Amino acid sequence: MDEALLNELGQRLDAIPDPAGAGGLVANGRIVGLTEKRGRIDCVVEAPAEGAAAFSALVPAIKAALEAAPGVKEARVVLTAAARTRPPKRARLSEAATEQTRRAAPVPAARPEHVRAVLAVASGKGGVGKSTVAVNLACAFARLGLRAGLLDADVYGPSIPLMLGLTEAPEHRDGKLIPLEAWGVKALSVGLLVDADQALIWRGPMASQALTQMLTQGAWGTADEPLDVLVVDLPPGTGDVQLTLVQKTPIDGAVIVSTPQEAALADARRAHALFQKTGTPVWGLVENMSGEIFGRGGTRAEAERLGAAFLGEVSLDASLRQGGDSGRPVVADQPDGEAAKAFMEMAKALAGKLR
Ligand SMILES: Nc1ncnc2c1ncn2[C@@H]1O[C@H](COP(=O)(O)OP(=O)(O)OP(=O)(O)O)[C@@H](O)[C@H]1O
Repeated sequence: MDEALLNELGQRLDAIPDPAGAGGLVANGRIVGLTEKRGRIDCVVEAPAEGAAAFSALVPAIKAALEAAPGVKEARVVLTAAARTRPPKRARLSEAATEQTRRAAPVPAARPEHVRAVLAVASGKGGVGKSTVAVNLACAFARLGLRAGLLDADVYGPSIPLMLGLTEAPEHRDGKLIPLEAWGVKALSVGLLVDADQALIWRGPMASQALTQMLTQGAWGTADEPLDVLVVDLPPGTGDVQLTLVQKTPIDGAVIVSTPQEAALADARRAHALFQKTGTPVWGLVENMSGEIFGRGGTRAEAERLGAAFLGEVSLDASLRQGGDSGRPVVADQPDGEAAKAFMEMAKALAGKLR
């Protein structure tokens, strides 16, 4: 965003008194996201857990203040709730803040409304193709005739918008975020709410709040037409962020993605241990990028060792990368290919677990 506009918006926001304490919204660290695209502003406000109602009432005033700035056509204000223990203001992303959040007893998030089952896709290691698997599984569920959704919780590198070819920010209507739709799948991503460069500010304690908001405020289904399955693309890794997300999300089952190399398998074991620790059923392991370069079969053997189901393997195949980069998931775009067939088999096996 242009610096003059940023200053202008900052001043306007800071002129609004913080309902939960002395000072303005900016000075008190309540504004956690602010982006501009073609005259449209997206503003993310974080309310303390105890004072959410007062902040809710403030949303129209914040919107009006932003829309009164020169050059602004429209402003959207998204409210998120802070964790019960609020990290110190100036050290939000510090280790101290992370530690404090970790120690605070996790508050299980309410189940998302009108969603029958939540399926998390996880990986211990980054770059193993977790998002590719999440996107294609969601498309495969849709092809099976299920109402499927996809929630991109990978706050470190939200890639779902690129992989589904989505660019528009979701609309915010009647306090709900309206998921976008692509390839028969309803989708929401942190990447659609904040600019790529700014996604970094969601790290750590804030990651779980962004996820909670998309889960609970997303208009995923209706009483008449509930979503059958919501696939959640978790951030890679097995650290505090992932632990908090898993504890705070009502996950019905998890799928762990690994490549056949030992380093990735060791991380897959850690991911499995994390789910065991939180009592989350692991519905199976998936081997991605199988083939001559990385080998084949390591994940199946690991699944056997762990006593978990093995769901199938997807070969290292350029069409998957091309499909991902161009927003055309192979399951929808190249349904007769080997990779699409593998994902369809996995989705069929998983569909049996859905309530
Ligand atoms: N089987 C495959 N064959 C070829 N390329 C693949 C395959 N699976 C994934 N890729 C490509 O590898 C890259 C990483 O995949 P992806 O983003 O799905 O991984 P990730 O585990 O979600 O990564 P991150 O850790 O960044 O979240 C992408 O460019 C993707 O298109």
